[in-house]
Amino acid sequence: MIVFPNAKINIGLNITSRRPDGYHNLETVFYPVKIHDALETIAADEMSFNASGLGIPGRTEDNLCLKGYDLLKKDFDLPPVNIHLHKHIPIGAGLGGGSADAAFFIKLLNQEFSLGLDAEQMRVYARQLGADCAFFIESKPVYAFGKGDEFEPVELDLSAYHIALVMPPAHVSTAEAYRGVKPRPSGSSLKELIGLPVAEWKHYIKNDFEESIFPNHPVIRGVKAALYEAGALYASMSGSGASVFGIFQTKPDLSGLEKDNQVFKG
Ligand SMILES: C[C@@](CO)(OP(=O)(O)O)[C@H](O)COP(=O)(O)OP(=O)(O)OC[C@H]1O[C@@H](n2ccc(N)nc2=O)[C@H](O)[C@@H]1O
Ligand SMILES: Nc1ncnc2c1ncn2[C@@H]1O[C@H](COP(=O)(O)OP(=O)(O)O)[C@@H](O)[C@H]1O
Repeated sequence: MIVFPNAKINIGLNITSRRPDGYHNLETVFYPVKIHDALETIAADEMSFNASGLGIPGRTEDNLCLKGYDLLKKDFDLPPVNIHLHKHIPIGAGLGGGSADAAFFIKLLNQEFSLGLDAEQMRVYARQLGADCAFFIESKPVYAFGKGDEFEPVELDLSAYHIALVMPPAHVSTAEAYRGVKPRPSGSSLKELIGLPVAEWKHYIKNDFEESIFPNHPVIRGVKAALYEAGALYASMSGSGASVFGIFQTKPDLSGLEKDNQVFKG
C-alpha cells in the first residue's frame, strides 16, 4: 500500500506561555499544503526501511515511521514490513514532514492490518510522536491550541489562491526556535482573526518565532520581503522555519528567488 503524506503551514503562531512539562502553550492554524512524500509498505519476512530523495538527518532507527511502527507494535500483533519512504518535503522547514510521515504510517498500518482504530484513537498514538503529528491524521484545516495537539475545526478554504512556498538555505531546529521565544498571552483570538479577508491578515496575524529567528537568519526575513514584493496578500515563516509561504491572488513570478532557494508553487 502507498500513501502520500502532505506538508502543513502555520497561519499565525502565538506562543502564549511556558508549561511545567517544558513545552509551550500556543495557538496556531494548521493548513494542509500540496507538497508530498511517498510512503510505501508491504508485509515481509523481516523488517526493513529504505529512503530515497532528500537525505534525512539522524539514525534510521529514529525515523518517525519506525517510531510509529514500534508504538503500534506494543498494542497489536503487527507482522514485519518493508518500508520505503521517498522524501520530498523539505526537512527542518516548519512544514511538519516527519510528523506527516508518522501520522500517515499509522493510518496505513490501521488500514492494511485492519486494526480498527478510529481517528481519535490514532491521534492518541500520534501525539506521542510529536506535538504536531496528530494534525496529520485528518490533515484538515484546524485551529490548534495547547501544545499544538488539541484541535477545533476552522472554516478556511484557500483553494482559490496560489500558495507558494520558499525554502531558503537556512536551518532552524524546533528546539532552538522555542528557546529564543518570549511567551506572552495573545491579544485577540486567532480563531476569530482567521475569518478576516486574507489581504487583512498581515495587519493582525503573525508568527511569534519570526522576532527571534529573523535577526539570526536574515535570509529568511529577505525571502518574506521578496514574497510581499512579488504581490503576496500575506506572507509568513511557517512554524519554526526556515520555510516561508506566500498567499497570492494570482500566480506569482518567483523566478528571481529560484537561484538561491527551493521554490514550490501551489
Ligand atoms: C513549531 C511547530 C509549530 O507548529 O512546528 P514545526 O516548525 O516543528 O513544524 C510545532 O510546535 C512543533 O511540533 P513538533 O515538531 O511535533 O515538536 P516536538 O517534536 O513535539 O518537540 C520538539 C521540541 O520543541 C519544543 N516544543 C514543541 C512543541 C511545543 N508546544 N512546545 C515546545 O516547547 C520542545 O523543546 C520539544 O522538545
Ligand atoms: N520521516 C522523517 N522525515 C523527516 N525528518 C525526520 C523523519 N523522521 C525523523 N526525522 C527527524 O526529524 C527532524 C525534523 O524534521 P521535520 O519534520 O522535517 O521538521 P519540522 O519539525 O521543522 O517540520 C529531522 O531533522 C530528522 O532528524
